[in-house]
Amino acid sequence: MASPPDTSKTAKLERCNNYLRRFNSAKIIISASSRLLFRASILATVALILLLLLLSHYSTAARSSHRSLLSSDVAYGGVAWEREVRSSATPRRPSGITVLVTGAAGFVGTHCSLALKKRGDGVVGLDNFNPYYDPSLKRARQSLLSRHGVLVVDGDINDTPLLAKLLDVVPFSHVLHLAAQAGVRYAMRNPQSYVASNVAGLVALLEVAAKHADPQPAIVWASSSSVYGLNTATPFSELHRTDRPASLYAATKKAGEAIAHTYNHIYGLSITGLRFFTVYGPWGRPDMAYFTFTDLILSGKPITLFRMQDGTAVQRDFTYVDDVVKGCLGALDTAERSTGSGGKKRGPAQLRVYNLGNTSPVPVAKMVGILEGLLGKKAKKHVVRLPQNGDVPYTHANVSMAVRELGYRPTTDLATGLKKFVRWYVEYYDRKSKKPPHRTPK
Ligand SMILES: O=C(O)[C@H]1O[C@H](OP(=O)(O)OP(=O)(O)OC[C@H]2O[C@@H](n3ccc(=O)[nH]c3=O)[C@H](O)[C@@H]2O)[C@H](O)[C@@H](O)[C@@H]1O
Repeated sequence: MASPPDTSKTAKLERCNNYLRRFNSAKIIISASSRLLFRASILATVALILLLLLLSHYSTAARSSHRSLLSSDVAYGGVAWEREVRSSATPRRPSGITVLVTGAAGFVGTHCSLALKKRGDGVVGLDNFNPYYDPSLKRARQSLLSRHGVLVVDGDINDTPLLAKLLDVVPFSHVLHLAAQAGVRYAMRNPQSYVASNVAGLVALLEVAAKHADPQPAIVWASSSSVYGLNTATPFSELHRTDRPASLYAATKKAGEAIAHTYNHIYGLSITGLRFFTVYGPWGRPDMAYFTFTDLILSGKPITLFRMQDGTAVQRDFTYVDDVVKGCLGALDTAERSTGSGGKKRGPAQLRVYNLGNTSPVPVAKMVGILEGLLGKKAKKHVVRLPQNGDVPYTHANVSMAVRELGYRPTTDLATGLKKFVRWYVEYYDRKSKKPPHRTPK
């Protein structure tokens, strides 16, 4: 019988081959996974480098955009500068107040600064002269104020060292805070500018006022009728809800009112918010409809008139600037002192909010009719449906609270106010031989 074949060697060989195969396939897996690992780590490193580059780019951009908002490049300080600031801030009547007016080269800021100075109060202005609309108009307002002894410092409300310096040099009794990014529809094009001025800027100011200033000044600041948003109860009362803003602009003003509450609650700052209703008049804002329409009518160009979908007219409670100024001064005069110092509240402080409107809404088309009469020229009207741009169809102020508590009493109807505006417009642009202002903000 043949002996069975000796398979022990073959078996060993096979075991060895199997082992080698497993070893090789493991090696393949290992080398494949290490290649993968290697590639992944390269990718991760590249991603990290890109991320770092991106972050550094953004932080540089953020720093430079922040810098561009600030006035750090503008020189301030020094004996001569402080003397100028003190002189502008010195009241000329015995019981005069000393007011820091932010946004002093703005429309309402100029009128308020002049009115305060004329009655003998001390006023120092602050303005960043940003290019939202023609800065040469702001410079012209600054010159006007300068002729009346009001210094307007070039600077931004986000520049806290500058704010602190101003409050060190002068123990302001009041701050009239009017610096803001205004305009309802522009908020869709440049939302960040609203956050920078109306939220960050307000916080910067309140921080310095609450923690640095001694004594803490009383704050009066500009909110807006736009906070009523989608509210349908009319006329708009301070007791109505304001939690449905229709534009980012309105939302930042509403945020401002909430922020004011916080600083009043924590630090004892006396704060009064004023809800302005479509303020117009001489030295006005070229981005507003009455101003733009005047410009377009005179140059024979068409104006766009918004109408509601159902054909009803869009209406505004147009309020003449002199009436609003009286409301602002009334708010300053009735403002109680802040109670805190050095960031510590010493007791409850005043917190108020008032409507400053005219109480008689006018259809925008009627406003155009008045302008046509005053300019002696017909408008080329392009009527379109009110776009979804943050506009509200109607505003109407109930001012009974301001009447009662501030002595506010609007007396100027739209025809009278527009007449004064047109007189100023014609004289200003004729005298300066200037081109009419740009039609839309940059
Ligand atoms: O009351 C307020 O709180 C606000 O008033 C104005 O906002 P607005 O009432 O929209 O003023 P304009 O931009 O002058 O518009 C006036 C009216 O004209 C209408 N309009 C505007 C522009 C246009 O091309 N066509 C047009 O029909 C608007 O819909 C609005 O009803 C100011 O621009 C805001 O800064 C301010 O806060």
